[in-house]
Amino acid sequence: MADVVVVGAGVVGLTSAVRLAEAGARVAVLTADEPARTVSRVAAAVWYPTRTSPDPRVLDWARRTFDELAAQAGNGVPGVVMRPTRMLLRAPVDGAPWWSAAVPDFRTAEPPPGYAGQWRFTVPTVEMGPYLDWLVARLDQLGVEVRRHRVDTLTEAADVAPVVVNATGLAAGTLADDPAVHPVRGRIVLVANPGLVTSVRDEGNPAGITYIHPRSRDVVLGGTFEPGEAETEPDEAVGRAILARCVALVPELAGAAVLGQLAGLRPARHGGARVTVDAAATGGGFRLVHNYGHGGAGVTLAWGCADEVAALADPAARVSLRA
Ligand SMILES: Cc1cc2nc3c(=O)[nH]c(=O)nc-3n(C[C@H](O)[C@H](O)[C@H](O)COP(=O)(O)OP(=O)(O)OC[C@H]3O[C@@H](n4cnc5c(N)ncnc54)[C@H](O)[C@@H]3O)c2cc1C
Repeated sequence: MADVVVVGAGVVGLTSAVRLAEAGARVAVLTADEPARTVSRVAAAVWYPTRTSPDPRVLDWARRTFDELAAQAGNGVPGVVMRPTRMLLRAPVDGAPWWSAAVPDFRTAEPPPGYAGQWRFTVPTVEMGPYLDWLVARLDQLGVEVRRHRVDTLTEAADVAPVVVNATGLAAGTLADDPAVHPVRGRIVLVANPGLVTSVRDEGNPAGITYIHPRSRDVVLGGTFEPGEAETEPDEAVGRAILARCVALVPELAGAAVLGQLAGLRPARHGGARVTVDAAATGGGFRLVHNYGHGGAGVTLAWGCADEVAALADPAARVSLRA
């Protein structure tokens, strides 16, 4: 018998399991899909709190995750680097954004022609293939097995342990009966890296959200942000449009070999991520801790949410129960 069972092995479930095991709990992880086949695997995985609210809790999660990933980059954890970023603004913005409190070198800069402003900062960027493998290996070191098993209900998971952590992403809409959960499709194009080292973002491009995130061998070109869309087959026309926007922004990308197109469904939630004890479920004889609904910021918030889950999962911890 384990102390805690984590349902879900995307970045949110795996980081929660690591923190719980580090705190001394006997942890089991159940997942319907291999980590390599989750939404987390598709993420551009740049630290940036996309479309989250300036809630102090969100800032705390983001800050903790920034610090953890920055430390991991320094320690040579596979796939994690610190990446300089240029963020181009289409309209003037007064002051620094709320999330800059988590970013030590945030500064404003002269915008290039055609833009109203520019922010420059350095943030962690993660290649999710090697990073998910590293998280699974870290769990193995801690004696935690990641087991393939799809649960039909969260109550079923309580057969494995008296504390259940629900980290099922989009599936939480059904499993936790939460109508606020909805997909936001994201499409990206991967090209060979012609030698870029700086991320560039033009989120306000009227032709579509535009970003360029170099990795060790390839570059992630984005993208789309499409609430309610759930089809993930490649779309050649959308891919060509993404490529054209990115080449217009960073001409060095012209002629880079196209390696493929990916699509994923961000597990979004009206009202933001749900990280809480489910008081309604405690009557069922087990403690249910939710950790889902991170939308386009699951990598950005993962370690901070995992810290909170580790506290909430412990019934002895002096935390208030938030519904
Ligand atoms: C194109 C794109 C770009 C992105 N870029 C970024 C970025 O730059 N920065 C950032 O922070 N975020 C980014 N994201 C968002 C990020 O990918 C998500 O927020 C994050 O992956 C959510 O992680 P998760 O673990 O909650 O969900 P998932 O990765 O979807 O994992 C859910 C897990 O639950 C399991 N599960 C589901 N149902 C069951 C069941 N019934 N029984 C057992 N297991 C079950 C699944 O098998 C899986 O293991 C991006 C997303 C996309 C699509």
